Amino acid sequence: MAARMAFSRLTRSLCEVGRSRSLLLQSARWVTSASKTLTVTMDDKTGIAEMSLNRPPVNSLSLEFMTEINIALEKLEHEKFCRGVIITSAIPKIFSAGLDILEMYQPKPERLSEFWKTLQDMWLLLFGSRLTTIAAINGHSPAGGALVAMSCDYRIMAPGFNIGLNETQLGIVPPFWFIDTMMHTIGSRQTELCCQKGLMLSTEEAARIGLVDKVVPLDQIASEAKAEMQSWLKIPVAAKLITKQTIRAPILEKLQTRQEADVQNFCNFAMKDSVQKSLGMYLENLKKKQKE
Ligand SMILES: CCCCC/C=C\C/C=C\C=C\CC(=O)SCCNC(=O)CCNC(=O)[C@H](O)C(C)(C)COP(=O)(O)OP(=O)(O)OC[C@H]1O[C@@H](n2cnc3c(N)ncnc32)[C@H](O)[C@@H]1OP(=O)(O)O
Repeated sequence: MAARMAFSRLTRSLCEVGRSRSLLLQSARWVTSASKTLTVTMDDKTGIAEMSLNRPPVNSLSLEFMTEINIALEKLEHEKFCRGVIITSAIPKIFSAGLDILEMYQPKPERLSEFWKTLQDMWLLLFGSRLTTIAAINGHSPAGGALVAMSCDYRIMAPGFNIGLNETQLGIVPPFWFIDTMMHTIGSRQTELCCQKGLMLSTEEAARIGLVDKVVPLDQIASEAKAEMQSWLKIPVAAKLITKQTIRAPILEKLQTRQEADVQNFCNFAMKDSVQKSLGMYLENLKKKQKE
């Protein structure tokens, strides 16, 4: 329901030009929200915002972290001066490790469903955003991290990292809307290859199949993202947005019409003994890997 409301707000957003300006907006570059884990700045002159993820050690997406991201995304969505957002990471070598596996391992049922709803909302907000969205992928980006990147309009990635939907490697099934997002990005054959095998692709491999649009050295990723954004912002806004909505609406609607069922499916699936066992083993391996 919350996500449905969020979506209808998004589709109305083009008309929302009469809102008052945030009181925080006093200088050219301002901080719209800053916490330990998320910094969002906006350049008043260009209308370009930057959202920087900073949840050590690996920007894994917990319930609280995603809630924070969602609040920030909604805020930007409704800020009439904002035209685009660049999503990046403040953590060296990691864009996002995806969902926080600890949220899914031996969970409290109520929190688990809240966690999943919040993830759905994050995707609906990002994939359905009126803003031009660019992922500046400056580190590894597995699973939920790849979802965040794929939900953007454009992806720039630095060499030396991996990206992909690796769920099957964990013994879990990528949710249908993760798969839909990947199909939207790289087509169904490549998605099938990537998802069935749970492939984590190098930056160059990802670029070859269109999962990433541009490869640039790490030290140029921020400037390149801004330059790319400027070129997107030159396109007439209504034409660009209506085109985006035309292409993305059916994909968004598929989840919107099944949100509750998807939460239920996920919770039933995640609570299975076999899934819990796989997640436990996976977590153990992650920790072991650190000691080696
Ligand atoms: C039929 C109905 C079907 C319905 C749908 C059902 C199910 C779908 C369910 C789920 C979908 C899930 C999507 C996901 O996003 S799952 C998460 C997938 N992510 C990963 O597999 C990434 C795992 N991490 C890594 O590969 C590496 O950590 C990484 C490359 C990101 C970084 O490597 P690095 O060497 O720098 O760091 P590490 O030493 O490995 O890790 C440091 C520290 O962080 C912990 N950690 C890593 N990733 C996660 C994570 N995703 N969640 C929680 N914690 C994580 C790691 O354990 C270390 O912890 P500690 O030892 O320091 O305590």
